[in-house]
Amino acid sequence: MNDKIPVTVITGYLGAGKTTLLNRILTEPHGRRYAVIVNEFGEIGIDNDLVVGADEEIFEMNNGCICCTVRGDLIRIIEGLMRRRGKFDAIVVETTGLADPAPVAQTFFVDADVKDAARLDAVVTLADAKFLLARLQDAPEAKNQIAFADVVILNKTDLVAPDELSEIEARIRGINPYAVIHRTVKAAVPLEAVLERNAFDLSRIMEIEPNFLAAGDHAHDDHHHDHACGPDCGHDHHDHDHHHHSHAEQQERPTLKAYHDEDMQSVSIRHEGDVDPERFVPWLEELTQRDGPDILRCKGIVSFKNEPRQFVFQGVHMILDGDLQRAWREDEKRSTRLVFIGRKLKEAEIRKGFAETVA
Ligand SMILES: Nc1nc2c(ncn2[C@@H]2O[C@H](COP(=O)(O)OP(=O)(O)OP(=O)(O)O)[C@@H](O)[C@H]2O)c(=O)[nH]1
Repeated sequence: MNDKIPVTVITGYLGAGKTTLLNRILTEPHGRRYAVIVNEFGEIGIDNDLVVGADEEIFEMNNGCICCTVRGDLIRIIEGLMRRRGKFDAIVVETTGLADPAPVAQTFFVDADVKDAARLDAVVTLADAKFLLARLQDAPEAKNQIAFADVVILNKTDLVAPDELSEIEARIRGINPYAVIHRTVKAAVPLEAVLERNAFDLSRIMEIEPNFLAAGDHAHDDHHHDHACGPDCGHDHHDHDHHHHSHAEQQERPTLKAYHDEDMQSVSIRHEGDVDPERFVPWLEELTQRDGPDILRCKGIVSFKNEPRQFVFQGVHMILDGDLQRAWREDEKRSTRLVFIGRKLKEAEIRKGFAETVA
């Protein structure tokens, strides 16, 4: 698994700052070599001229945002890159601002050759602090991009007032309680916050449980609906300054409400204990087959009965990918955590279905 090339997908609505972030990646000294794939919307590759860094390889897909076409191109491009393995350490894909991130993400699960060679490391979504709220109203792509994110870069914070920022963050949380949010000007984030995040690494998947730090250690099954999650939930727990800062902010504005997004929901399940793989896997497969069109993303870490290793999965719509990874450590509590993000999620049904897989 670890010899697979990590792929970072950068997404975000038009003008949010994707190219600005990409240029940082290409110019800051990090000792890593990135192959960059730019998915340009439109006929002429304007972005290509803006991207600096002569040593990097830039490919463009000029056929816009039609899902399957993009995916085919992406597969061919990645396969082409794999023939030059050894020349780069990681891949960054910048999608068009109008793209649905699903087909791009799906590429890393669907195509056998791509899957063998590369792994989706994280989806990083740039959000324009000034225009995000308006785009969430009128552009479904913008909402999907937020829902898909492992990391949200809330950029252009210089253009809005601080209390407005808290509201925007709360709106992002209403759509996706799990993403790590960074506030930036000119996409200035430490690059380790976006690159090689290993968003599905087991030590990091704790981040997908938004109330983990807030609520302390749960002694029993914890069923909460994440709309209840406040704007301070699920902040980057690795980034302590930011976290504390946000808490301070929260205290100053105790009336700030969490947003309930009418259109997008999330369901998270935590179970302290094992599940039965013979029941769990068919349940998950059936659920994603049946409700896949509404499930944008799911991920989880699962404790299988009598299995020393952790089962880790992630999925995009109907496509699922999971395997047994490292062994549970002796000092670590075996627990199962699942997250589903999507539209029209049947929460009660999901919880009931899961409960039936408990060993
Ligand atoms: N005020 C302000 N402007 C910014 C910031 N970050 C980027 N910009 C500017 O916003 C514009 C768009 O930034 P890009 O990085 O090109 O955005 P993009 O997401 O790649 O845009 P598309 O390729 O059109 O989707 C540029 O003129 C940037 O210089 C910021 O934090 N504050």
